[in-house]
Amino acid sequence: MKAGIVGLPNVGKSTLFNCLSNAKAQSANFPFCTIEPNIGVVNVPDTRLEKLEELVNPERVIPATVEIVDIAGLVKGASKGEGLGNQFLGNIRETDAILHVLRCFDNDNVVHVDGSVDPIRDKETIDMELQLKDLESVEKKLDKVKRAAKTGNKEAQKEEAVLTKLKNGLEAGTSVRAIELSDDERIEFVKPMQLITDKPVMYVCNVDEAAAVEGNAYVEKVKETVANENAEVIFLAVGTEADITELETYEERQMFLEDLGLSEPGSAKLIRGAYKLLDLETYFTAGVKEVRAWTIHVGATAPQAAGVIHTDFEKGFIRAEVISYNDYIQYGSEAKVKEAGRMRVEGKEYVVKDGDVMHFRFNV
Ligand SMILES: Nc1ncnc2c1ncn2[C@@H]1O[C@H](COP(=O)(O)OP(=O)(O)OP(=O)(O)O)[C@@H](O)[C@H]1O
Ligand SMILES: [Mg+2]
Repeated sequence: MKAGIVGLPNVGKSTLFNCLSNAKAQSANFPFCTIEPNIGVVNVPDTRLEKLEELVNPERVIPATVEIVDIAGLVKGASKGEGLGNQFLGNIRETDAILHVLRCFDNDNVVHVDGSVDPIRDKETIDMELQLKDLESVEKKLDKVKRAAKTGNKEAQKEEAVLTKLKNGLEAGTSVRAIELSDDERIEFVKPMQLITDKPVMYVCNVDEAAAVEGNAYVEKVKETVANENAEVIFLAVGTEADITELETYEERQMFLEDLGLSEPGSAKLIRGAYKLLDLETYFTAGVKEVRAWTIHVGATAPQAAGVIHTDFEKGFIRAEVISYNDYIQYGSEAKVKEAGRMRVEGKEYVVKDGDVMHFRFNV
């Protein structure tokens, strides 16, 4: 599961990537600095892991991770191949969620490809290219399906109707995620197409240092504009945070953040947002050797969660012993939770809850 960073050239995508990941991407003040995508594995900050660490005192702690991809900037005409557009759009198609970076700072020294700062116009430019790319895929499919529908194939006729709705919506400038369709239509026909504008999106407003805490007028404009998109908007002083990341010690970084008026880096909020956007959640294992966060899809059952550790755990699953995170913290240890009768034994049907502390019983 990975989230891709998209936006116009030179808006701060690679700088953002560098705030998040230890893999250093080249960032510089000219458009199309990035050509090949940069891929980074990013730890998901989670204070629950720190609390469990305090209680269990393990040899090591392993956080959950999420993959972030820094993609080349898109320009107007990308869907027609402008600025290596097709290649870049291909990179975006391979991701599961989109972090859309919008330039929300004034600075005459940083070039804007369209000559002025206007995040709403920029957003529309990017959306339009992504929609045009999807339209191309939909039209191709529609051609095929129409032929099958003519022969009287009922399934093809249903699909034709859905594809026609997609085509009309995209032509009117609506992203696939916002086109009105039933759940069944989405699951059966739309999801398998992996369209770019069907992926969940979060808007990341790149602001300057002065707006790090409160945001600014650009951010407000963005929030207003996307209010009915059911998408999250966050703002982040990307340039400043990249400078903070460069500092050697935790104390230095913390001091810099406090000076700015922040209790944690905005990048932490962003990573947690990306994790949610990907529809992921966490369960824990907590032993003296290792306290660890494991990543599952929302709605995963106990055997599926066990399968994340090892496929044998899933195949030979017998039962799970589960402690709610809050119980673990309240009673302070596994033994005390057991004493209090708060440990549950769950079977194959159990849907894991975010924060569960689990043990699996299995045979191989
Ligand atoms: N909030 C900010 N304030 C001022 N300058 C910034 C800010 N964010 C990024 N920059 C600067 O903008 C320039 C472009 O940044 P970056 O290389 O990250 O852009 P990009 O979106 O990755 O571009 P490309 O699409 O060309 O790869 C860099 O010089 C960076 O330092
Ligand atoms: Mg870049």
